[in-house]
Amino acid sequence: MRWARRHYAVAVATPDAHAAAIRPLAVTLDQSVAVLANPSAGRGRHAGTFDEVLQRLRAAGHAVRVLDTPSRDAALAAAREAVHDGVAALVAVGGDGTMHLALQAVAGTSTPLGVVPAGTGNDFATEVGVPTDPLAAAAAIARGLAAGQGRAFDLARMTAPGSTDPTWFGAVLGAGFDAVVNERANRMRWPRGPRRYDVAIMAELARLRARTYSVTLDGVASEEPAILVAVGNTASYGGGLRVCPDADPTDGLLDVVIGRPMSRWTVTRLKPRLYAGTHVNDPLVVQHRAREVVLAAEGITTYADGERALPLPVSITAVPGALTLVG
Ligand SMILES: Nc1ncnc2c1ncn2[C@@H]1O[C@H](COP(=O)(O)OP(=O)(O)OP(=O)(O)O)[C@@H](O)[C@H]1O
Repeated sequence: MRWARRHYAVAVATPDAHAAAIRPLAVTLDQSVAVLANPSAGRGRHAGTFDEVLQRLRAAGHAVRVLDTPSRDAALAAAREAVHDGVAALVAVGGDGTMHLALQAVAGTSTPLGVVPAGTGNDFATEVGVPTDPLAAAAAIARGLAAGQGRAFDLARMTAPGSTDPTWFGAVLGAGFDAVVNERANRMRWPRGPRRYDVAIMAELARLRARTYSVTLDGVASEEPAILVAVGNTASYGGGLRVCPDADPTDGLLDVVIGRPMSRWTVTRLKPRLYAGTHVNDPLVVQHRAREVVLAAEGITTYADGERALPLPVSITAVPGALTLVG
């Protein structure tokens, strides 16, 4: 997902390494490692190294099984089945969307997730300190499995009212202008590629309007007129936009960043500052932190980890240590 292109390449803050707790892995060599791969992630630019990724993963001595994933639904079903079968780890090879799929299978289980960043954005991988090079990431997963050591991270668990069926996310939930842009871009047939997001941004900027959100933070409700509402377990989305710059996936809390009603000109002025996360210093941007966040507004479909998710209203809870990451 992209709601901004990267032509605003300003000095980018590198995330501080979050102090994740070490979690021992109960894996044995008779368990295989399941690989969930999205060959089209990153516009296929890492497809040529896939065999080498598998080779690096095998270094821990486990059999490596590539899941049959002809479609997104098939990928999710295969990942869930692999976790149910008791694999040593589920390894997601792709971008944030593939990682998001894998999270639905491993969240809240003892099965560790390995992330091999091969997408265009890889925001979650970056935030949890996974090596940016796919081969280095695969080697780190093998080392983690051999050492029997993972790292514990929080995840966000989102539900619709009256439902117990969770959607998990690891990075950021967009529920404002960003989500509206994604909806428009997804409806468009032309242009293709990142240009689609530029056109969608321009179209949505032209009709920019604040909505009234009902925001309930740990039981305390308020009405918030806003153009941007983002809920972060980690800081960034969209390929380095640090929308929730202080979010820490090890603090058991979610960061909520709200952009007050502002002009098109102010949005345009603030957008490049998202790369360094300094937009939160503007008086029109406020930050909160909470364990549970309930959001409601008319006409918004949320995007979680860049993927189309639930329509508002939703309830989101930080679940400490819901993810064991290996590598
Ligand atoms: N096996 C699969 N078959 C079909 N679609 C898949 C499969 N695996 C993942 N996807 C979907 O493909 C889309 C793009 O994947 P992904 O996000 O991993 O790559 P990307 O867009 O290049 O990376 P990023 O999101 O980091 O920019 C996502 O919506 C994801 O759910």
